[in-house]
Amino acid sequence: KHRLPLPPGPTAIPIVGNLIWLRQSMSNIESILQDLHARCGPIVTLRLGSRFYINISDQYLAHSALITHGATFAGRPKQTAIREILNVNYHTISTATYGPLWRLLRRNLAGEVLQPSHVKLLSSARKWTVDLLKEELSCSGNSNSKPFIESFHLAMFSLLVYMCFGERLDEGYVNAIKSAQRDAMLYFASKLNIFAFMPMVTKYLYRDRWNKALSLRKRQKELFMPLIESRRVLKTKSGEDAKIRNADKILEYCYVDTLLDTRLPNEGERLLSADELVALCGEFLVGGTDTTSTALQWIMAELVKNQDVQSKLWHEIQLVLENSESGDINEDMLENMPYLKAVVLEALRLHPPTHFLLNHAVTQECTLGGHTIPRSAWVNFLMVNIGRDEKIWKNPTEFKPERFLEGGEGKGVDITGTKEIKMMPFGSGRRICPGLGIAMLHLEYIVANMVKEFEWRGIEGEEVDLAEKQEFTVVMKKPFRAELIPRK
Ligand code: HEM
Repeated sequence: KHRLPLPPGPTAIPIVGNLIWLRQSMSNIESILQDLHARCGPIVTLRLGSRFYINISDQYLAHSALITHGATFAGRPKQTAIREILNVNYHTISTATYGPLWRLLRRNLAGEVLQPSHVKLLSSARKWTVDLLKEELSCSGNSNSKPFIESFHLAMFSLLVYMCFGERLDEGYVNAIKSAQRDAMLYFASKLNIFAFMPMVTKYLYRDRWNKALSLRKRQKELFMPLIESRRVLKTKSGEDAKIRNADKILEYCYVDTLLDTRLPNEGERLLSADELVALCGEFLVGGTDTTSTALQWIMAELVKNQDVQSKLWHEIQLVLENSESGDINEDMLENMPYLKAVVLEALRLHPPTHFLLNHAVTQECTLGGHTIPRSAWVNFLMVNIGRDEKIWKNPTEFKPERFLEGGEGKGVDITGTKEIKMMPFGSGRRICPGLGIAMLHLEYIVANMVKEFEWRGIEGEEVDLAEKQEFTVVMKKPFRAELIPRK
């Protein structure tokens, strides 16, 4: 019995209704929710068995939930299928319950490898990535080449693998990790929903799916463990042997090093298990690769479609290059490039790489917008609607970076949403993406270099089609093609 009503939603059809819902793919779920929001308003409820799933699509309700009642909405649902397949009992940042373990793991990522002074140490790795990308695009940047998203994805993967395992791997190994990781994530995201409902029964009915998920997981482990072990060995070496770390392909410090040092105070100071190390590395790679390469795809597609925007950006690049002795764009120059920042923000507003946040769970019953949110309800946010809301943004479907400059409605926007939520491609509040800073750096640095190196022109008679497709992120349904003309 609840004091206030639950948010509105369709009547649940017991069992059958739930199964129909759980069998849906993410793209279907988005269109079902868009339809429900249009009919029922900015907060809606769906019932999955005894569980409530609440979805929010409005800036004020999102702010109230994620900031005002931040601690209550900072939980994560217990997804038993994922726990069993990963065998890590929610010991990753994105799945951990809101509490000491989550704080420890998150602080380890944000306060170590993503901490600004450590990020600076990796500038040579980013330069190497941009050089790789330039080379790849110089060879294949014409109309017959493979889609750009693949080049962006490989570049981001190479960089994140380097930051994670501290080793510059050859393309074959990176590709093997990339496909193991993507296959697993796509499969987990689309096929495991069903096990949220009566797991003992569905595990039996859908045992092929279960076994496939386990084998994908095994493949990841086989690829990651040798890299983790070689880092463990390297850590034990000292003196002369340690010089090996300075060799061209080995970083002195990487994410795995910090994980190998992590002890769990509430579990007898034990070290992380092999499964936990693999899951945390997987989370790091997934968090930083698909999201960033998808954002790059949308940014470059909009620059091809909007040649006037690309010309203004090129003009800004030329201005900063006037003071550059090397003729290269380095990371310090990004601070003096407001138009570049506006281009990146505008793309994240209009095309956030994910349309939802990760599922949240409330830690206790509470009220929101005149409704009861029951304890343990799953809550998510259709945040793409906020970035495209015409009450916040003028002509929201237009790609107009100027809105983030002086006089524009987005000038000084707080992308963390702490003061006010006008867009939240990285989420907001306690669970906000810890990679926000490095993701913005990667996007600005790569876009500036790509436009400095090439003029990106549309292909005669071929429109850049902005239709969307849900994969692990929301990518272009028809990957864009362009003609790349070297600037020199
Ligand atoms: C353009 C790039 C990126 C975008 C758009 C993005 C977006 C997001 C979003 C929407 C969330 C969910 C927030 C929530 O549930 O409230 C998230 C969480 C997360 N992201 Fe990112 N992300 C990006 C890059 C990165 C990078 C580079 C890393 C790490 C190297 C990373 C690591 C994580 C982690 C660990 C979480 C879970 C946080 C938690 O549960 O406390 N992300 N990200």
